[in-house]
Amino acid sequence: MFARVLGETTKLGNITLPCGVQVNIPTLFVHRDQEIWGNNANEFNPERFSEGVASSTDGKFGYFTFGFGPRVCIGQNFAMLEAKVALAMFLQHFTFEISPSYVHAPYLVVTLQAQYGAQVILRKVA
Ligand code: HEM
Repeated sequence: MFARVLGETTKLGNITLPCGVQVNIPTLFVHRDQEIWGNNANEFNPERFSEGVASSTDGKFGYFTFGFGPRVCIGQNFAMLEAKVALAMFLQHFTFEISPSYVHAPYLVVTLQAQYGAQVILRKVA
């Protein structure tokens, strides 16, 4: 959820919002919006990004995990690089599969989390 306080009276679609109003942008809902992502918006489907974000949203603006505009995350490139290096190192040494005990129960506490944890079975690559 992003929060912004309007510095001036602002027109948002058909609505005119006065200066000083706080606008909250619910990332979770935008990232699950079927008008942007299609009927399978709620499915975990990393393949949707295989041709880049723009083609998965039909060019609509609907993906901002690191924010956007002048206050976009300054650690974005670092975080992406770090995640890729960590994942590559991990996959060099382990295979993994989701445990049968895993219960899919995402819930939101600042970030989206697995309510009962994400149990994974690791196997060392020989
Ligand atoms: C997966 C990792 C990360 C995610 C998802 C993330 C997400 C975000 C988001 C959404 C914002 C914008 C908040 C807003 O507009 O209200 C933000 C801002 C920021 N992030 Fe990150 N971030 C990540 C990693 C990092 C790292 C590694 C650093 C520093 C090394 C960092 C430093 C910052 C800073 C300083 C801001 C404030 C920028 C400003 O207000 O001008 N972030 N981040």
